[in-house]
Amino acid sequence: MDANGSLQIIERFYAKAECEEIYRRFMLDHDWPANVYTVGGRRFALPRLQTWHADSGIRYSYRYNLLETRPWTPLLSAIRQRIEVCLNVSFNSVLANLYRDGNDYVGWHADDERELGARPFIASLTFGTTRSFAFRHKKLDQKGEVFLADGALLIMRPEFQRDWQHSLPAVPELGSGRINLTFRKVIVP
Ligand SMILES: O=C(O)CCC(=O)C(=O)O
Ligand SMILES: [Fe+2]
Repeated sequence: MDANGSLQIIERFYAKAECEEIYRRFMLDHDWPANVYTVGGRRFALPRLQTWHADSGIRYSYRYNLLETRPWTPLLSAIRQRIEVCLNVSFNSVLANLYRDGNDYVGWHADDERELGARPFIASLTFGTTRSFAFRHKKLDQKGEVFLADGALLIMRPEFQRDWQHSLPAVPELGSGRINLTFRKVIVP
């Protein structure tokens, strides 16, 4: 438990051999798009590769609607089901991130968009290289970090998005990749 109990890690939610196979499938079969986007006529490069998958009918203006909504792949569906059964929750969408090496990162943010409702519960699964997941309080002078290893499931309770921001800092000397899946529930209006 960390961040006042709003974060919890289940290490080895997937065993090592499964992690290797899943990572391999994401690298071979997953259709990762280029990381260059045009917003309002200006081009910019996202410091990671991303895809967004959701049940039909689910719309989400993820940070200014960068991403097209894709259907669930068989692999993503199977992973979703395993997490749902284990945690007794339901998700209708997932954001998949590929950090190609230590130069890829995600900056400070909270996943507190309106579409996630007042109490967003997010489950975040890591495959590949261990990276530091940093968090800082929105108002108080408090910060911390946890290390997310291959197969670890990070549970972010609603209070975490309300009170804290998080980031995945760059580690320039790191040559290996990491995949992260954040399962979410978009509220249908
Ligand atoms: O890669 C991670 O562990 C965090 C990703 C994240 O914060 C996000 O996609 O919103
Ligand atoms: Fe996030």
